[in-house]
Amino acid sequence: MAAPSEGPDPEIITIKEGSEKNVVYNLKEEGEKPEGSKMAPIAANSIHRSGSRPQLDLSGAAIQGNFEEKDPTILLPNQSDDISHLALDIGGSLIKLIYFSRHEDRLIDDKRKRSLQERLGVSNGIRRSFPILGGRLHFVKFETPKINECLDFIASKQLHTGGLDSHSWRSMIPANDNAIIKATGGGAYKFADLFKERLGVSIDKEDEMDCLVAGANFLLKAIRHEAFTHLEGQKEFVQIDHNDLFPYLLVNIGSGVSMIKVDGEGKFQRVSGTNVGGGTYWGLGRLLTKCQSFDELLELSQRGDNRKIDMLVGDIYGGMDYAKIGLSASTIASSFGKPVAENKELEDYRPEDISLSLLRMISYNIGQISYLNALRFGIKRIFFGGFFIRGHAYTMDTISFAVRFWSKGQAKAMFLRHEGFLGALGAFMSYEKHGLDDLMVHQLVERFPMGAPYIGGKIHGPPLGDLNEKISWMEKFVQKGTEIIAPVPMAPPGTTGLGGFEVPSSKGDTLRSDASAALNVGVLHLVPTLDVFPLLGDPKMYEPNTIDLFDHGELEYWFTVLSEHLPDLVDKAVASEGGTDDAKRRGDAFARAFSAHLRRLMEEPAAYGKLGLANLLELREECLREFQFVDAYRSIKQRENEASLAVLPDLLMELDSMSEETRLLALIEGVLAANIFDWGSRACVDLYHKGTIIEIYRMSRKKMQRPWRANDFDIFKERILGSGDKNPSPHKRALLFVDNSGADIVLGMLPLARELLRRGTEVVLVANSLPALNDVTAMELPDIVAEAAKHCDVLRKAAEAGGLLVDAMINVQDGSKDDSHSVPLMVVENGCGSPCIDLRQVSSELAAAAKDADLVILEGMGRALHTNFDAHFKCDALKLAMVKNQRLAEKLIKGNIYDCVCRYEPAS
Ligand SMILES: CC(C)(COP(=O)(O)O)[C@@H](O)C(=O)NCCC(=O)O
Ligand SMILES: [Mn+2]
Repeated sequence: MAAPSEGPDPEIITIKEGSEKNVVYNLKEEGEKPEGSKMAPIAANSIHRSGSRPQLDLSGAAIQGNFEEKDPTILLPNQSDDISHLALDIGGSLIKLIYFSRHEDRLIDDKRKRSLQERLGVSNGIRRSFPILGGRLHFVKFETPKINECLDFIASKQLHTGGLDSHSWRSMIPANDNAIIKATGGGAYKFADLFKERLGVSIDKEDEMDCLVAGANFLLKAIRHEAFTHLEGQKEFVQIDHNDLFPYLLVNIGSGVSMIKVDGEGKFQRVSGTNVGGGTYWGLGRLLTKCQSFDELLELSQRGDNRKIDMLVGDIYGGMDYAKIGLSASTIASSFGKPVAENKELEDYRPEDISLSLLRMISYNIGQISYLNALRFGIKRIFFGGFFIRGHAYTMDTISFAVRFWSKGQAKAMFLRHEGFLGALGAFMSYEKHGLDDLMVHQLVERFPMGAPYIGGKIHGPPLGDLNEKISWMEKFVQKGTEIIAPVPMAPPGTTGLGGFEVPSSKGDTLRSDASAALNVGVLHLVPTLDVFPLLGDPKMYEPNTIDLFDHGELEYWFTVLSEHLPDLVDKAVASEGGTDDAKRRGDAFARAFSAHLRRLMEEPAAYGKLGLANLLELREECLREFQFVDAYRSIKQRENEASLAVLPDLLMELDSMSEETRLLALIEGVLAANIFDWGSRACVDLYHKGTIIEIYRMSRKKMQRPWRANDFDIFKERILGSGDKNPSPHKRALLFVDNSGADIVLGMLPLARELLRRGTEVVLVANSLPALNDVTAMELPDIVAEAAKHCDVLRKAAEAGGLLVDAMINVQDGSKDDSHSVPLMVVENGCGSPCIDLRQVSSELAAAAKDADLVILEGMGRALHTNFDAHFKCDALKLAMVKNQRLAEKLIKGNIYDCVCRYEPAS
């Protein structure tokens, strides 16, 4: 294998255009390696998707020690290259650093997965546990004059030697004395010796332009909400079609400006530029205003009035428009033109006005030249990036205005959320072995951790290591608000318990890491085991969220709901961890972190990309996990499972005494009634104080008369039972997206599954991979099914056929074991840890199970209402939920709380 320092040779073609020489770089892709070559049997068909994937030499890979143990060591005897985990873009004012850390995924060898591997032909369980494939990309910024902070950061995290994961596969690889890290930007030259001296590493310099383009291509391909327009303060994310991305114009506004026509991967041409750029703004601005920093200058512009400096059309035409040629009185006729006619000195003008005038002059000029170049090459899309923009709303608006103005609305200026990291990303991708460019949009998940001080990419204080440091930082964060710049005290803080946090208010900017940055970048999780759900009608048109939180009223409402739920959630979370002091402290930190997120999003709903309710609900679960609350509702789930299993035999008997038709209706009513057990709904939790689980279930069951608000039951019934003489054939396979534990799964969904099985339909129960509220997980389901199977022969045989009861000791009560054939009952994980589901990113085992499915049943408010209410499928789909929120009931079905939805949509 090539040493990391040797990038692919650029094939340079020089073309002539006028008198100018332009260089076209055509970076050839590396030759593909033969599929599965040199692979250990254990990973043969799961890890090696294509030759340009991250390559470890896995030949001879073996689990050392006990396969069942928690963190088994994986030996890679033939792995020889070092794989660097770090790349830098060292610019004049900022250092942008990207580093990779691997997922702490465990090798979980559960019975369910093993039997699924055989049945569905997936090997998810084993695939997940391998290194490098699962990992995270972190984005961090430092100020270049404080380069020592950057070096300390790298040293403390050992990024130059491969990271600190103690149980990592890397610990098996000997440290490399000649470590090389990739870097781009002028600082890669300027600071090369410093890196060698301080860290003992050599810098492999990558061409800046190559890196910019590679970074931009990757982002536009891989991040869903990367590009956005910004007009009159309104940010709108733009969905980029990967097949229709090229050509585009990339305008990089650094000190100077480069305009690059990008025609494909590694295919680009610098077509123009201008020397009037970010350096001009900062340099001139500094001389004229005496500002001490770029950000200060930008800040000033926000309070400026450029009419005091600029000569406007109205100034020339006595306050009138020059209508004949379409110029309004407020159009700038001449930037900085006003002093020409005024007998004033520099001191007579306000620095704020000067800064704004300068900003407009430069932004308009760049916007205009960019548009003219786009016109020259017939390009419709222009993406702007570079340090000049920095997510600064006014700058983006000004550039957008110019592009719109000059193109008469024909061209659109677009901006990139990760604009500051294009170069660093490109440098990172130039490590041949990372193969990032091979990842698809559905395999990347962006998360916004809070217990770390580098939200938005900017470091405040030292890097945080363990959980204790995260908590300390959260404690300090709330005390000091925006002022977090000092090192974090590592001594145990004074506050413990639940008392300290406040319900967040809608004002404040405590999460603003960068005074001028309106956008945050999260940590990018690379999860190659995720797939698009194959039964989605049109994945390109699919939008999981039903409620768009860009509507401020909606955002405010859900913000309040989630804030009010917080104290109760913290109570449950702390209790689930034994109520220890440590748990209390973590609970407190979790509440602070989540509240801070909510505040940030209230202030800037687009800060983390396009925001829907599902994202907020997922953020809450992520935040809990970040503070190591593994399963806050564990004991509640157990208690409710037991209570429900105790009444299951009676329910099954009752159902079996009914006619087919009555039974089907009773089953659907049962699912809807049992969906009331939802610990995420305020109204439902209040109900639980009024009776036992079974009492509430019965009450809910009694009220469950039709008509429901959305009621397609009759069409569904016809499809299942037929009408007249018609006897429809059963569905081949049904995917049941199950929701809550307890009555919901035991008395609602399992009896429905049993009915389908009895009719000859294979059933796949699709459950969460990770806990979320009281939702049942795929890990918990086999035991629940085993318990239920004790009371039901149909479930027992199907579970055995589905490999769920392989080793279970079943004591069958309603019949002796016989050998008659049964369709299987299976369990798959959905790949999520949230009450909602985004079907663009599901587990590969679910995607495999979906291949033969012709019926999808989505259950619950999260999966069928908040998300997927409007989703269309290639197969028949049934959406069942009780609406446990008054506002949602009004909005979605013009009904009331506790109304039910039974939506049936035959295959489209
Ligand atoms: C979190 C939930 C989506 C879970 O509902 P489920 O999917 O379990 O039916 C739901 O409880 C919810 O939207 N709760 C917040 C609204 C409220 O408390 O009224
Ligand atoms: Mn739920």
